[in-house]
Amino acid sequence: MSAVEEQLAATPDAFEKLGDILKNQDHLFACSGSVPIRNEPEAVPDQRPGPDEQRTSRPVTIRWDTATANSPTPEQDACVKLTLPIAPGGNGGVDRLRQHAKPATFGRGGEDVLDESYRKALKIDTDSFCSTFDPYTLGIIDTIAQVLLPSAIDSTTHRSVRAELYKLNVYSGPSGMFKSHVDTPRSTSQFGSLVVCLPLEHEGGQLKVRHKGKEMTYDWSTRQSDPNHAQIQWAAFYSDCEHEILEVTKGDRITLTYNLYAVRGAGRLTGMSKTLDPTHLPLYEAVKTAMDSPRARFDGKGGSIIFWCSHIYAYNHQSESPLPDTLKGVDAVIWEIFQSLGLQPRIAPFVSLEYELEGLQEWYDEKKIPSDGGDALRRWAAERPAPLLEGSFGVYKHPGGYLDETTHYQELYIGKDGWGGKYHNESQVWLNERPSNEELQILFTAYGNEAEAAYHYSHCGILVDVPGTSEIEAAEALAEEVKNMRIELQDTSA
Ligand SMILES: O=C(O)CCC(=O)C(=O)O
Ligand SMILES: [Fe+2]
Repeated sequence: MSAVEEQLAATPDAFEKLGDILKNQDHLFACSGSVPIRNEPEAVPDQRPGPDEQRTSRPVTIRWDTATANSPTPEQDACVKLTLPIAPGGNGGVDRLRQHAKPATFGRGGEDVLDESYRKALKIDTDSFCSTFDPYTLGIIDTIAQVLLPSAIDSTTHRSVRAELYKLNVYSGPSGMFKSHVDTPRSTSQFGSLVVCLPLEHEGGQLKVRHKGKEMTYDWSTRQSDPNHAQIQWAAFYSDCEHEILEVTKGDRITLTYNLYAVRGAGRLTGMSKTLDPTHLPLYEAVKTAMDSPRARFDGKGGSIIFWCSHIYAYNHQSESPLPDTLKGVDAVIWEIFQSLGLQPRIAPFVSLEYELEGLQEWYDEKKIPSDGGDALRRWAAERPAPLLEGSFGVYKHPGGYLDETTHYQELYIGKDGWGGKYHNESQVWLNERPSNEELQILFTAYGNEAEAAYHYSHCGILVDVPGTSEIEAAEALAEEVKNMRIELQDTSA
């Protein structure tokens, strides 16, 4: 058989094997990459940068504390630094780093143990060192999020990666190593680990990562003579992967390790951000002033305040995560401010019945039924309130069957077997114009001369209820009653 024939004969098997791997999804457990070191400032790209432009890194400087509790060193020596790659001729910094690092322990049976036959390495904790290396600015964290996150935890909400620096490790020749182990997860949102190997000459020390019978080997050994020696290399893998570091036979292998957490990220933080202070948003004062005495707007009768969302959301899409998490721009700002003012905003789709009401009114007029007579629907149509129906997200499809004109509204829109909406025919203040963008909301069969598919569209709005004076008085009376009950209970228990 010729080489080509041999290859062709092997192809069906290779495809089958690939098919199996894809079917079992057991290939997705690790990813890796490298970042070259540059000494000059990065050139400004003349084109617009792509989402993940090729990045290079400045040499990495590590600074660490040398003072210990027992022997405080003189102040001028309290902190030492080492820059990698090492400039030609200088390597004293690595010796000093080793002197100040401590033997690395590992978890066994719920305890931290020191056992050099299992792990021979040195480490520095994060409270004693810092470095100029940042996996975020180099695009490493975004890459990990793109490749490893989709299978992790709740991928509808936890779409970002937070990398928390864990240790600096030094594995030195001739026998530094770490036998096969699985990292201890620090919380339920931890989904993996990131190992970053800094540019320093060494031999051996391959990282092997295993998952369901598959194995990847990351060989980051470098020699000063290698053209690629000056690069940062990294690998990330899922928490359930077993991994080990083979013996470093020569030189020092210095790594930074990170714990990787799946977290809510950009675009999914509305109402959730712990760092945003809504009271310092530029819109805050204006909203607060407007909301200070909204009851006056409704003559004490109560009503609602609606802000129409100004961005387009796929709010009725089945697999999208629900609003308000994904509100953005001014919509997010309004939501945050309403919340911080204690106004308990809601977000919902609103169907407008203006058109139906008009038709209904004409129909009654034709039949010469006076506006204060007839059925409830007639009176409602005649009053022409702001006819908005508030419902819940998700396209509602009426199962079919005859809907006559007069029961139509109750059954289809507010009936419990219908969309389950709620009328908003009390007073309303709209904070902005209703936008033109709409989403399909209700599908039903309308009967005119013949049956036809009919539908209603909706607009998405943020709503705040303003209770009427009587409701407030009732609520206050109830609160008073509850308070008295408590006092009585205390009295009887005393
Ligand atoms: O430094 C490394 O290459 C990884 C070390 C490791 O596996 C660990 O710290 O758990
Ligand atoms: Fe590990």
